[in-house]
Amino acid sequence: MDLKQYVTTVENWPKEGITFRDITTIMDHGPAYKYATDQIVEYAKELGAEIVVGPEARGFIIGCPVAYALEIGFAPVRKPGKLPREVISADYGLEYGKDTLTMHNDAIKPGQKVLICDDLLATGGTVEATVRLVEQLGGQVVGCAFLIELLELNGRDKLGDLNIKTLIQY
Ligand SMILES: O=P(O)(O)OC[C@H]1O[C@H](OP(=O)(O)OP(=O)(O)O)[C@H](O)[C@@H]1O
Ligand SMILES: Nc1ncnc2[nH]cnc12
Repeated sequence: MDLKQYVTTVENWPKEGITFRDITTIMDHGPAYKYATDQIVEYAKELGAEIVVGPEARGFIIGCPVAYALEIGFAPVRKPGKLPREVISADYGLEYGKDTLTMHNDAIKPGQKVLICDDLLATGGTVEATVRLVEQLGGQVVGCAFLIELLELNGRDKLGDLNIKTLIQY
């Protein structure tokens, strides 16, 4: 399936100069959403992932169906003030701003094999902060899966030799 045809491009959103790649038109098309999920499920199986981690909000949309299909858990990474128990935090920068991510401090077991899922790899700031959170808890990031990669932002450069899979490139 040519997934790219289901991505909608929105110019100058959320700020002037940003070309926004909207995945909601993958999600609202059942076969496209299933196809994208199935690709990541196969990748997760090859890596032996034991838990999926996804940053809010779009990482939930990609990661939760993968975890469900594999019958493994999903651990959310959220913006500050959203998780009810004790958290660890990581600061990061992104294409159009700066923020902090948090995770419950017992979300990952030491040595657990983690697959990180998100909709899009841009500068890599979000996933790099997510990797730091997982590793601080003793997890082993076995792979990172995204629907979309924005090649000109060189997000992979922030991720060293981590295993990365992207389904669509711009
Ligand atoms: O590779 P990066 O430069 O870090 O950019 C990618 C991140 O940016 C977007 O999320 P955003 O921070 O806009 O949050 P949202 O999903 O809650 O809107 C996107 O869903 C990724 O998580
Ligand atoms: N250009 C972009 N389109 C969609 N989501 C993004 N997150 C960061 N940059 C983005």
